[in-house]
Amino acid sequence: MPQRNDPASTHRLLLDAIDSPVDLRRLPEHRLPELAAELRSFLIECVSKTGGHLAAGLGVVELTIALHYVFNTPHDRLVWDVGHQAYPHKILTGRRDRMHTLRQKGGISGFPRRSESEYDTFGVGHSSTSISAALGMALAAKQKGERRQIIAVIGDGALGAGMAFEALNHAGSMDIDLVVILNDNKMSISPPVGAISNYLARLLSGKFYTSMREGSKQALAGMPQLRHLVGRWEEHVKGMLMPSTLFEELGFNYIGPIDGHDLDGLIRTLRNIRDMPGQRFLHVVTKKGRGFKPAEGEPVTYHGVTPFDKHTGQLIKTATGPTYTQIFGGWLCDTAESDPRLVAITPAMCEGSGLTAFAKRFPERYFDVGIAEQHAVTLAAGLACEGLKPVVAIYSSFFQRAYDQLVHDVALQNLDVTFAVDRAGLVGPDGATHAGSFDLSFCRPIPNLVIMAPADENECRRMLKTAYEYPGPAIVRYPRGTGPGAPIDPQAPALPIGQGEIRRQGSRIAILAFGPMLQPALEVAEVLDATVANMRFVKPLDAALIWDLADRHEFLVTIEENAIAGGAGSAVAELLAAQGIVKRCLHLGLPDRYIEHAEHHEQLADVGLDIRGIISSIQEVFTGQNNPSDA
Ligand SMILES: Cc1ncc(C[n+]2csc(CCOP(=O)(O)OP(=O)(O)O)c2C)c(N)n1
Ligand SMILES: CC(=O)[C@@H](O)[C@H](O)COP(=O)(O)O
Ligand SMILES: [Mg+2]
Repeated sequence: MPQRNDPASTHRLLLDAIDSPVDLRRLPEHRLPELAAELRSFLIECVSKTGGHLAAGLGVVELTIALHYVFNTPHDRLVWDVGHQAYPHKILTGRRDRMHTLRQKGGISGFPRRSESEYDTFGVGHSSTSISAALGMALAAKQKGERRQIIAVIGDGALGAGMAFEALNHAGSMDIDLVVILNDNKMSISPPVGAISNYLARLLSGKFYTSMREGSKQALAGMPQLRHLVGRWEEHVKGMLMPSTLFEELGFNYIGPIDGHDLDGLIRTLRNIRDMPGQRFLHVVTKKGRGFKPAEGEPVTYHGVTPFDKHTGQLIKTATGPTYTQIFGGWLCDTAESDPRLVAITPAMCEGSGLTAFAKRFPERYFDVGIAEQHAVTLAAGLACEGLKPVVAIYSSFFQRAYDQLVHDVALQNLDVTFAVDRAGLVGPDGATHAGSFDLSFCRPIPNLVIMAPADENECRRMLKTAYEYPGPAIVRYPRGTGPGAPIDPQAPALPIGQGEIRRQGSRIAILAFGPMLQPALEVAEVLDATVANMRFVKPLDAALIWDLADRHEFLVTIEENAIAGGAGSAVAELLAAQGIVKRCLHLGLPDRYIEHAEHHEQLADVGLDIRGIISSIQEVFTGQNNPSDA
C-alpha cells in the first residue's frame, strides 16, 4: 500500500497499489480513468527528473492500461515497436519504483528488454520489428498448441518502414491469430512523411466517415443514454459502407479508427477483438504528448528530452559547444549554397541529424524518406547516377539496416555518395540498441569506400568537405554530442586522402588514435612518453606513417571507439602482416559484448577507454617486458 507520508503518493493511491497487471485487472473498470491520470502524472514526474522519451509514452497511457486490463499479460504477449513509448508499460509491470533509475548505469533500460521483465516480450529500440516478432510468437504458439493472444503495437511512423510491410504481407497470407494495433498519432519524431501517412490521414478524415460521425452525434445528442451507441453504430455502418482498407486487402480484419484515449471504448473494442480469431488490425488514434501541454504543443521537442521543469516544461539544457551534429548541419548548408548538385537525405531523423536548417532553406533538395534506411541509401545511389551529389545523414546503428544497399547499390558501382554517419561509437543512455559500435567493422571490408573519423570539430568539417569532394563513396563517422572544443575554420581545405599526422613524438611506444580517441591518447602519452598519431583515415590507412611508426617504436597501440573485431586496429594489424612486419601490438576498442546504458563517460570507463583504462591496459600488456613507463 502507498506510504501515506509520501506527499506525492497521495496523488497515486491507485498506482502505488499496482505492482503487476494482476493488480490492475482487480481494479473496477470505472476507476481506470483515475489510474490513467495518476500514471500520466507519475510519468511526467519521473521523466522530468531523468530525461528520456516523453511524448510517445504520454500518448499511450490509456492504451497501455487497456491492453494489460483486457489481455492476460504476460501469458498473452505484448510486443511494443521501437519501445520508446513503453514507460507506462514498465510502470504497470513492476518497475514503478525503479523509474528513477531510467537509462542510468545499473538502472532500467529506456526500451523493453527481455532480460529486464517477463512482460518485455521482445527487445526493441530499432523501429518496425514488432509485427515480425509477434508473428513469430504467434506461429510458435500455434505450432506448440498454446492458446495465447499475441499483440504488436506499432506507431504510424514505424508502420511506414519496409520491414513492417514485409511482416504484414506474410502475416496476412496465413491462417494465424495475431493482433496488430496501430498507434496513429500522426507523428514520427518529425511530422510524418510518405503515402502511408497520407493514407492513414484519409482513413481518419474520410469525408463520408466524418459526416456520418457528425450526423450520428447530432442524431443522438438528445439521448445521452444512447451516446455509447455512437461508437458501436459507427463500427457497424463503417464496416458496411466504407471501402475496404489496405489492411483488409492484406488479409487483416480492420477495426477502427477508434479514440485511443477513451478507456471505455478501448476496453470494449479490445474485448471484442480478443475473442475474434484470425488477423486483426486495430487502428487507434492518439495524441503524442497527451496530457502535458508543452508536449502536446511540441511533440517533436518532447519526443526525447533532457530533464525539465514538470510545471512549465522548460527543458534544462547544459550549455555546451557545438555538437558534431550541428557542425554537420552548418557544413551542409554552406556547401549547398555553393553547389546546387547537393541533395540531403534522412531516414526520419531530421532534427537528430542536424537537418532542420537545411530542410527550411533547401526544401526541394531535402528528402526525409521516413523510417526507411534501405531506401534512403539506394535513393542516394539513383540520385548519384544522374550527377547529383547526395549526402545521406544516418545514425551508425540505423545504418546497419542498409548494409546491402551500401555494398551492392553504392560501393560496387563506385557512386559518388557522402555518408554522414552520426552517433558513431557509444551513445550513453540509449544503450546497446543505439550504440554505433560496428560501422568501422562492417564498412571497412567494402571496396571503393573511403572511411574517416575526425578527432575534433574542425577535422569533422574538413572531413565532410573531403568526403564530398571525393568522387566516390565516402563515410565520415562522428560521435553523439560535442568534441574537445577545437576552433572551426570553415575555409580549411579538404584533407589529402589517406594521410594521418604525428601529434606527439615520444619513444618506444606509439599510439595510433582514430577519431575522438586522439584526446585521451594525448593525455596517456604524457604519462607514458609515447608517440601519438592522429590516423584520420580508417580506409585507406596511411601505410607509410604506420610503417614508419613500426620501424621506430617497440610497441604499437591502436585506440578506437568501435568494436575491436574488424575495426581500425584490425586494419593496422592486417597492413603489418601483409608486409611481414612482426610488431608487438595492442588494439584497444569496444570488447566483444554489448555495452549497457549509462553516461558516455561511464561506458568508456566500463570498456577501458578512459585514461586510466588505457594506461593500465598498456602497462598490463607490456609489463614484465621493459615496462614502457620506465622509458
Ligand atoms: C530503424 C530505426 N530508424 C529510426 C529510429 C528512430 N526513431 C525512433 S522513434 C521514431 C519515430 C517513430 O514514430 P512512430 O512509430 O509513429 O512512434 P511515435 O513516436 O509517434 O509514438 C524514429 C524515427 C529507430 N528507432 N529505428
Ligand atoms: C527512440 C529512438 O530511436 C530515437 O528517439 C533515439 O533515441 C534518438 O537518439 P538521440 O537522442 O541520440 O538523437
Ligand atoms: Mg507516431
